[in-house]
Amino acid sequence: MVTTQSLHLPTGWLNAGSDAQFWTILTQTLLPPYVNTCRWFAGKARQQTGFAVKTVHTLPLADGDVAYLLILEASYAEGIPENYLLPVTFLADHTAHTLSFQVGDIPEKGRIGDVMIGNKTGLLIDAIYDDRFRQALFAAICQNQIISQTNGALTFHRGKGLDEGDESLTSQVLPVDSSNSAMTFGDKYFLKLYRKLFQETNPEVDMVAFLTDESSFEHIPAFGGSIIWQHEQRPDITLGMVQRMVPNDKDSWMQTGDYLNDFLYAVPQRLFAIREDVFEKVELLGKRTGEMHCALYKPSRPDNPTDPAFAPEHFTDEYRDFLIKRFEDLLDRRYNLLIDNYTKLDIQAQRLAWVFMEAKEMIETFIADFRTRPIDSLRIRIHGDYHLGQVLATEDDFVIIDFEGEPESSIADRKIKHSPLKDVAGMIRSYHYAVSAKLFNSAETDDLDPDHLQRVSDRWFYLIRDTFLNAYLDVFGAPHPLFKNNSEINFLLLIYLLEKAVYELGYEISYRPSWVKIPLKGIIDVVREIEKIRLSDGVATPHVAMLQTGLLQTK
Ligand SMILES: Nc1ncnc2c1ncn2[C@@H]1O[C@H](COP(=O)(O)OP(=O)(O)O)[C@@H](O)[C@H]1O
Ligand SMILES: O=P(O)(O)O[C@H]1O[C@H](CO)[C@@H](O[C@H]2O[C@H](CO)[C@@H](O)[C@H](O)[C@H]2O)[C@H](O)[C@H]1O
Repeated sequence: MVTTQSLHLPTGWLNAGSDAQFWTILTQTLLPPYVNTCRWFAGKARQQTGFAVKTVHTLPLADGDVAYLLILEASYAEGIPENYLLPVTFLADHTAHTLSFQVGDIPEKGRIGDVMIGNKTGLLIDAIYDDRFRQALFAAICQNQIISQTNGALTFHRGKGLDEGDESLTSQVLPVDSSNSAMTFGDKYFLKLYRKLFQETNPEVDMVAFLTDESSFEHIPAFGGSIIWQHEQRPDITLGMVQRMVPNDKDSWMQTGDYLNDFLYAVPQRLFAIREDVFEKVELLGKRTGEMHCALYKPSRPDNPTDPAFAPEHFTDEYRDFLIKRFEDLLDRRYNLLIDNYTKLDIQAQRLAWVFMEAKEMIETFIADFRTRPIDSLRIRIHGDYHLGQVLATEDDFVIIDFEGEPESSIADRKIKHSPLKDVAGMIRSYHYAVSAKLFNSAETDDLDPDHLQRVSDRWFYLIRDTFLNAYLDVFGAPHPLFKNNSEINFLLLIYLLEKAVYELGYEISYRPSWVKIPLKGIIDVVREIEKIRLSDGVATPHVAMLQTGLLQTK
C-alpha cells in the first residue's frame, strides 16, 4: 500500500542506476534525514549544505534483481566534503514473499523509506539488511570477481584466510553500532563495510594483509579478502574487508571492567585488592602488544627488501615538523572547545580545566622541544588507535582488531610511521580510563572523599601501567631495536600520552561531557612529569611559569 507520504520515482529499479534524476530526487527527499540518523555518519553536528550521489555502482543479485552502491557526497558550510558508502536495495511489495527474510524484521535503522519506483510500491533499505546483497558480496569475494562499472570497476579479492567451499554461509548484520557496518557469515567470517571513504587503500587492509602475509603474528583475525573500487586515474578506494571471526564474549574494555568490579567493592572497606589473574592478563596484553610491534618491525635487507610502506624510519625533520604542527593545531582546537564548553562542565572538571589552561604554555614549550631533541629510536607502522576496546578477549588470550587508525585523521596521516610507544600510550590511557570510569561513576564510592578515591585510583593505575609496560619492553630483549634508551622511552611516552589525552578531551566534550575530567586528569599527570623533568634538567625557562594549582584539591 502506498502511504500518502511515499515518494514516487518514475524510472523502474533495474534502470535506476544510470538515471541521475532518480538519485537527485532521493538526495533532496529521503536520504538527508535518513543519513542523519545513522551512527556511521560523522557530519551530524556540522552545518550541512547538501548531499549528492556522485557515483552509482551496480551489484547483480542472484535472483536477477540489483543492489546499488551509492557514493554519497556530504557538503558542509565549512571544510571539505566527505564521501560515504550507502548500499541500497528496493524490496517491492509484490516480491516480498520470494525473499529468504521477513521485510518486517528489518530494523528501523535500515529503513530509508516507503517509495513507489516505476509502478511498484515497496521499501528502500540499506542493503546490508538484505540477505541477497550480503550473499552477493561474499560470493564475489570468494570468486575474485571484477565487476566493470561506468566509473571504474568493483574488484573483489580473496585473502588467504578464506577456506574453500565456504561460499554460501548464512549471514547476519552485527547489531554493534559503530563507524562502519559489520556482517557475519556462518559465524566464521566478519565482513566490515567501510562507510566514510578515502581516496586510498584503507590502512586496515594494508596492516592486516601485511601481518597475515609477512609475519607469524597470530593475534589478529586472519585476512579473508577485500572489496576495492578501482579506477585507472586515481588510487584505489577500499569499500570493505573480510576477516576470520573471533569467538569472544567481550572485548578487553569489558573484561577490565569486570576485574575492576572486585577492586571497587573492596574500596569502601579500605582494602586494596587486585587479583593475581588481573596482573597476568595485563602482562599478557603487554606481551601481545610487543609481539605485534615486533611483527611490524621489518628492517630491509639487500636480499629481502621490505615494502617501503612498512620499512622502519628514523625521526626525520619532516616527521618532527608533522607531529609538532598536528599537536599544536590539536591543542589550540581543544583549548578553544574547552573554553566554549566550560560552563557545561561539572565543578571538578572545571577545576581541572583551569589547571590545563594554566599549563598550555608549558605544553607548547614541551612540544617545541621535540624539534631539536636528539632521538635515535625508530618509527614503524603501528595500530594507531589502540585501546582496550580494540582487543577481543578470547577464552585465554587476546586478538587485536580495528587497524583503521585514528578516526579524526586523514588516510595519508594514518599511514605515517610513529614510535610504537604511541600505541603503548593509547593502552596506558585506556587503563587510566577504565579505573577512573569505574571508581568515579559507581554508587559504591558515592560517599567517599574524592581525594582519597583519586589516590586509590592512581595506585591501581600506576601498578597496572608498570606491569603492562614491563611486559611490553621484555618482549624485545636488550638492546632494544626500536628504542635507543630509557630516557628516549620516557620522553616519547610522555609526548604520545599527552597527545592522546588532548585528543580524548575533544571526544569526551562532544560525546560524554561527564567524562571530560578523565582526559583532563591524564593531561595534568603528564604536565606534572614535564615539570619534574624541567626542574631536574634545570631548564625551567623563566617566562614559562611553573604550575601552582593543586590537582584535585577540594577548594
Ligand atoms: N574479527 C572479528 N571477530 C569477531 N568480532 C569482531 C571482529 N572484528 C570486529 N568485531 C566486533 O565488531 C565490533 C566493531 O569492529 P571494529 O573493527 O572496531 O569496527 P569499527 O571500525 O566500526 O569501529 C568490535 O567491537 C567487535 O565487537
Ligand atoms: O570508535 P573508536 O574505537 O575508533 O575510538 C573512539 O571512541 C573511543 C570510545 O569508544 C575512544 O576511546 C576513549 O574511551 C575508551 C573508553 O570508552 C578508552 O578505553 C580509550 O582509552 C579512550 O581513548 C577513542 O578515543 C575514540 O577515538
